[in-house]
Amino acid sequence: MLAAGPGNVPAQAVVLDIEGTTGSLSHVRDVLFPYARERFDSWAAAHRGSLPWQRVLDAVRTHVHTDDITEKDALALLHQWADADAKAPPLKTLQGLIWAEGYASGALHGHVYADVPRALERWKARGTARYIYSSGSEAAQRDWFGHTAYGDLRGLLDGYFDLSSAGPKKSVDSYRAISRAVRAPASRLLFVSDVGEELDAAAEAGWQTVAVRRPGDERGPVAGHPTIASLDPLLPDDAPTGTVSGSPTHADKEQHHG
Ligand SMILES: CSCCC(=O)C(=O)COP(=O)(O)O
Ligand SMILES: [Mg+2]
Repeated sequence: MLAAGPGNVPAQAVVLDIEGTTGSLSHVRDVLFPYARERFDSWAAAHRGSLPWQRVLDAVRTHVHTDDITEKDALALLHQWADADAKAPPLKTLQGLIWAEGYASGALHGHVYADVPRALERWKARGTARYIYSSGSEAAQRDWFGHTAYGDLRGLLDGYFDLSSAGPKKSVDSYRAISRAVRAPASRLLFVSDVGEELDAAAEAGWQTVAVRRPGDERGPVAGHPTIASLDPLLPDDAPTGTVSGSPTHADKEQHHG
């Protein structure tokens, strides 16, 4: 069972955040975000007239509730949202498209902590379903887990939720939507995240919650939720800890980044 859930109710499914939870906060903020932002203009120029760029433009217009937006305006908005770390779906779509090229060229990898593959493997072996819920687009999530130092981890995951499929992460309704989508009662779902407001929303929806503070993450404690520094305390009772699945190549040196 998952040992750290409130009341130790066995969870039917675990839903994991990415940034600050399964992967390093600094890798997302200092590597991934700048990689995309530096390429917004050149990517848009190279893909002008393409379907993916048209989809980004349509998403910007929908997001700001007006069709009266030029491509230049749209790019300016995307830059503003990136500067503010706004969890805006059009920004997340564009970032995902740019990152995809970085993963394909080998310039990027998805950072996951060593405890993540072993937890996913254990949960899978014990029949606990495993999902990701991140503000990053579903495509970006797949690319992240498909290109880790532990190999392609997508086979260990049952599904992905993002802002488009579930809604904003601080909204109670988003957790209700995920509960319906995975066909599990809220009380049998465990959400693991580094952001208190996300955990509060999940708890209000009736979920079990666990907060994460990775070593080196200097943000204060998350009030109101049991807090762990790795996923190991959530492993089933019979799971040995200390074994690493696969051989890390370049990610472990970043393991202690916040
Ligand atoms: C590879 S997903 C990139 C994460 C991201 O874009 C983001 O905004 C972080 O959101 P999270 O919900 O994972 O904390
Ligand atoms: Mg996070």
